[in-house]
Amino acid sequence: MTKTAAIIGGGVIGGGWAARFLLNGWNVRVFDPDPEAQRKIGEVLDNARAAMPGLYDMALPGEGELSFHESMTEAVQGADWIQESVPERLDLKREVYRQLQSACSEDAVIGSSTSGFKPSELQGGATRAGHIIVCHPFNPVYLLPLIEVVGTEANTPGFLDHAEGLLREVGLHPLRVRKEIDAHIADRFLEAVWREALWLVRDGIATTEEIDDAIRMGFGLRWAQMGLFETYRIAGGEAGMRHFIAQFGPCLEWPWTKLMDVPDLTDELVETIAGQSDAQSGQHSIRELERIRDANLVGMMRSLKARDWGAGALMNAHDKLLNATRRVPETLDDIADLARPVLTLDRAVPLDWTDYNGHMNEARYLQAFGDASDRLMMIVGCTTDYIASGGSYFTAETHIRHLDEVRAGARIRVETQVLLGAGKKLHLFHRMYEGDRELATGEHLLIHVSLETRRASDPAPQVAEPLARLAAAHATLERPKGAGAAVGPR
Ligand SMILES: NC(=O)C1=CN([C@@H]2O[C@H](COP(=O)(O)OP(=O)(O)OC[C@H]3O[C@@H](n4cnc5c(N)ncnc54)[C@H](O)[C@@H]3O)[C@@H](O)[C@H]2O)C=CC1
Ligand SMILES: C[N+](C)(C)CC(=O)CC(=O)[O-]
Repeated sequence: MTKTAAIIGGGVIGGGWAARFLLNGWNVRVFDPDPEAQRKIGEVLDNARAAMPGLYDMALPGEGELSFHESMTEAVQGADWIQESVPERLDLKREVYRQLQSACSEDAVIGSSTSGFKPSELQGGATRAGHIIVCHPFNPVYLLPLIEVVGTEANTPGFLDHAEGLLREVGLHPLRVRKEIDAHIADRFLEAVWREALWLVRDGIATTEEIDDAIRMGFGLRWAQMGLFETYRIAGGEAGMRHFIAQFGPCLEWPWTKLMDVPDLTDELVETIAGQSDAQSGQHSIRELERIRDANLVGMMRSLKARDWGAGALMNAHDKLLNATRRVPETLDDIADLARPVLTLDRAVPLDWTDYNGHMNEARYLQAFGDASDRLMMIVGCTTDYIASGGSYFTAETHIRHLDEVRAGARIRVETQVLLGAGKKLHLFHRMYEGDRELATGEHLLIHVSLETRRASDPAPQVAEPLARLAAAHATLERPKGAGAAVGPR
């Protein structure tokens, strides 16, 4: 049966919770006295619909039903989960629990999004204290999986397990906080970093942008994939965590931070930290951890690169710089000898193009050959301006032969021979190499189209003429081995 979530308070965080439940197939019932709440939640949902499905390889379930209610008591009717996300005021939150517990089902979970209140504070005065727990999310709730789950002795272990099971069903990662504490775990870090940043700004040491760069160009990237302890284990070199503490422990007493209340690094504390670090990560050698870290970082940075944002924008600027030294032509005039296959791609194989077999994944051959076709189109005049004017090529047929494997970091190039370039047809034969080693061939038939009618059409003279020149020069070349081959044993 479809589960139901009641969202009490539909602001920044409540809207994110609504999206998380709804896009995972739950029905969602919202109560928020703000007359703008429906519009705001609608806008959050639009963003979530655009972003969340892209996280997964499997399709999400169909969306549940979304409804808005005039009263809290109506909204919580039949709800399996009630998520309170009203402003961070203890009196308000307690009043909300008092009202909703008079109307909700007796076994409904009541999760609070509170950033800092302890569950015992929230439970004080409640009718059924054992049904209220902290479920602290991170913005945006529909993308970030962490939920800090905090209970008290009033909550039975079975109740916390049940709540965590429901959170997992909607793709969240519940982290059970062992003992209640103000601001749970993550917000204590955020507050410490935030306070230190405010000091740096106040003292004129750094601007907000410089502080943000100090995070996003450096340790922020590391934290996103390995956290603090695993990162520092590696930073200790082969001797790991113990060496890291021996080297950097004393710095904690130096004025490296405004927050100077430092715990004594007793042997017992060092043993506890090092022992827990062994239990957490000791199954991997430092070198293995380095490789895992690097693969994670590459994956993250490549996605930032695709978004041209932060460290990714930096990499794109560097790419442009590198491109200046590349040999790939942009126009026919850049080619010294037309009667040779044209260099259409010259690049490295990034780590995230490789797969479980430790070599470039088959899908990336098509990507590389697709990029090579794009470059050949550009060379003969089918440029972005030409495409904007309404003409382009669509690929109608593709045949890739995998001849040899290639690994991450290799420099690959594609040389392209035009087998036919006349009328609507553009028949290309790409050969991919690493050095002298032939890795693959790609044979592609492209058809010129009108982007207005979406039908085949003859190319305009600014494409037809250069293409005819290149095709005539390539007609003098030997027909490549494998051209026109069907799938089967070689
Ligand atoms: N904004 C953030 O980054 C995060 C906030 N939180 C926590 O989430 C909770 C909500 O914070 P935000 O969403 O940021 O605040 P917000 O101000 O964006 O939203 C609060 C919503 O509650 C509504 N509201 C006020 N009184 C209400 C009532 N009696 N019944 C129902 N709705 C009521 C308001 O109209 C508003 O739409 C807080 O406890 C906060 O600490 C948790 C994680 C991150
Ligand atoms: C600033 N904050 C304390 C409200 C932050 C959070 O609670 C979590 C987050 O999303 O950063």
